[in-house]
Amino acid sequence: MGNTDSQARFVQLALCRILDANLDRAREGLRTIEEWCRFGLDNALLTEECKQLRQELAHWHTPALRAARDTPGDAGTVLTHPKEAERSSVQAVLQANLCRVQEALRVLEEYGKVYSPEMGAACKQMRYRVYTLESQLTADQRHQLLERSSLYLVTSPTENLFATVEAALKGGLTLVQYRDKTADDDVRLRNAQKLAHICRHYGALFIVNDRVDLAIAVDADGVHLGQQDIPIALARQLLGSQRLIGRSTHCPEDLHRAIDEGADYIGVGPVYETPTKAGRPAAGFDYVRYAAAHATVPWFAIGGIDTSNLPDVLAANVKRVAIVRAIMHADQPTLTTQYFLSQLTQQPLLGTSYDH
Ligand SMILES: Cc1ncc(COP(=O)(O)OP(=O)(O)O)c(N)n1
Ligand SMILES: Cc1ncsc1CCOP(=O)(O)O
Ligand SMILES: [Mg+2]
Repeated sequence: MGNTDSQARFVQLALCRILDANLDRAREGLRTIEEWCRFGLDNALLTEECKQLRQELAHWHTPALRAARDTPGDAGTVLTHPKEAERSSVQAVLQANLCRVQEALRVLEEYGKVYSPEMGAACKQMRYRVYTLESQLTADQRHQLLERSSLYLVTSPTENLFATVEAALKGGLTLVQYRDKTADDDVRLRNAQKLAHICRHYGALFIVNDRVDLAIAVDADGVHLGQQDIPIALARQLLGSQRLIGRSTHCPEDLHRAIDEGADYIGVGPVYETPTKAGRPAAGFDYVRYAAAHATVPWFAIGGIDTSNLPDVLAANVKRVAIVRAIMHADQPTLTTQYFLSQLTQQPLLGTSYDH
């Protein structure tokens, strides 16, 4: 056999090994993601998409490619990175496997162009579908965490803003809103960036009050809009469908309009008049009870709620509360957070029905 033929065969064999290894890598990563979609998220659509992608990859995984496998001779099998040895959370498992699948599909696309242009084109399309899958996974995770959140800390401009928020997060808080009506935008941006980072570290949702531009700038999980803020439709157009939009409501008309306009959650209040929202009269318990009976999205009672009046609030069939002073001004924010959560989670959220 001529040298040229021998070289051509060597290259072809190496190509097949690369494609075989990356088809395995992509299919294994998709299967890992699929299991969470199925058993963690109970999301049939995402589960099916993962399965469909696996089956399309199987189509390209021919016996000829498998025959090229030489695991004992694969120098890569002994290579490992400390980060591969551990996963800090399910989120980390999903993120690692999404990256693994996307990288493998890029390799299959590039080398597939040499081996089979149709294969290269097919893997390019699958790679874009995995990007979409990642966005949908993130959105689903956001909505799942929103559903599970019974305590919502809305910040106020205090000296120890970051320490207080972190202390509350250590107490089990899962939902934070950055609210500051007085700071200049450069300060708001810096604060939002730092709070977003802290919340991400604790796996909590981070929402920005009023300002969609700041929410986008810091990659927040969403924005909270009052009745006098921009319309939900505009916020949705700017934020997209994957992020959360909350709306303040003070009466049944607000509630139904917010839900009709696509709010992912609503604030209900003020339950009591509060200096934190000076000038806004209490909406009172009649509206709270109305929300309990009619809200079809997660809703948070807000306004003057503290540990002393929490029993009265819970008696009005409130399952979720939003708090400012009772935590931001607490001597021990972690303990206060734990107390709120202990009282709130005695009433199972899972039993909350939105089909009334
Ligand atoms: C959860 C939650 N509910 C209500 C509000 C009040 O928001 P808004 O009406 O926009 O008033 P300001 O916060 O802008 O003064 C909220 N921030 N969060
Ligand atoms: C922003 C907002 N909207 C209605 S009440 C409120 C503030 C609630 O603050 P606090 O928990 O200190 O009464
Ligand atoms: Mg507002």
